[in-house]
Amino acid sequence: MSADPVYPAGPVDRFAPHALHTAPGIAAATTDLTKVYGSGDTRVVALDRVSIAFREGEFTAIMGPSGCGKSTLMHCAAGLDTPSSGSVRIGTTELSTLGDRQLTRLRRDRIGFVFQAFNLLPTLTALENITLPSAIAGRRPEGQWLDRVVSTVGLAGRLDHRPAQLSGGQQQRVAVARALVSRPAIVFGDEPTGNLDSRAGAEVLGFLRDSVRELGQTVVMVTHDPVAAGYADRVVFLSDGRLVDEMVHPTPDRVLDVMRTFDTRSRTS
Ligand SMILES: Nc1ncnc2c1ncn2[C@@H]1O[C@H](COP(=O)(O)OP(=O)(O)OP(=O)(O)O)[C@@H](O)[C@H]1O
Repeated sequence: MSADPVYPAGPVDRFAPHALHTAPGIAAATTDLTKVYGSGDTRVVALDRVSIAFREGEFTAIMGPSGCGKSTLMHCAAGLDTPSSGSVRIGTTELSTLGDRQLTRLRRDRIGFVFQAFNLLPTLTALENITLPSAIAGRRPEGQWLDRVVSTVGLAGRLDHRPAQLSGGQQQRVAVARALVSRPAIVFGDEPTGNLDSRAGAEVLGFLRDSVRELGQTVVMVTHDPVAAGYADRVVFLSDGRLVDEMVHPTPDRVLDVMRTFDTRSRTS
């Protein structure tokens, strides 16, 4: 781990959250984010005071054992779920200050989503699927940007194909292009390669990587797959709702080593 003024070496829990969250160049951040589901016997602390920042133009993977809170963190950070306490910012906007309509608008305009299921509309072409969210928002995507996104995705020859005429990897690349076209502040992916074989997964991950390197996109991805995490600039590890470790410039082997320590911990606890 390299020393860094924004992400000092060492466990993420040691970060000074307030200093972090006012730092320039932060696309999204949480401070002491806590999420509790249920009550009494069914009470589950899914997130326990999680403070983390996602830097602009950085690709972050979130990993950890099943049930450790990865999806909950992503859903709260993306404004899809409400924290029990603590705060979430997208850029400088504190989400708890927004009403429902403002939050919906923020999600539409500033956040992109890519899910495990491609969620494309079968009757529309690839291009129509990519531009649909802008059309719904009453905007026409800026032509040069659309061209750039489409060429980065490598779909230029297939824009008039319908989803059924595309491979799984191509469909997911359409979904990624759709997430990018409104130039969101941040793109969240929840297991975006979970439904793909390793070759198609590599295509989609390569494209996400390119969107970070060539378009300056900020990407946060939940994954179980150390190979997928190897495409990220850094990996943060959750365990029992807490951030317990991070790795910059990850490789699949090093990620796997950390994941093995979680297996050992769960067997000995
Ligand atoms: N709507 C809910 N109601 C009650 N408990 C929930 C709810 N959503 C999640 N949980 C619980 O919160 C904890 C964290 O869940 P979460 O889905 O965030 O984990 P995860 O790390 O994404 O898991 P996985 O890797 O299996 O998808 C789990 O114990 C889960 O059972």
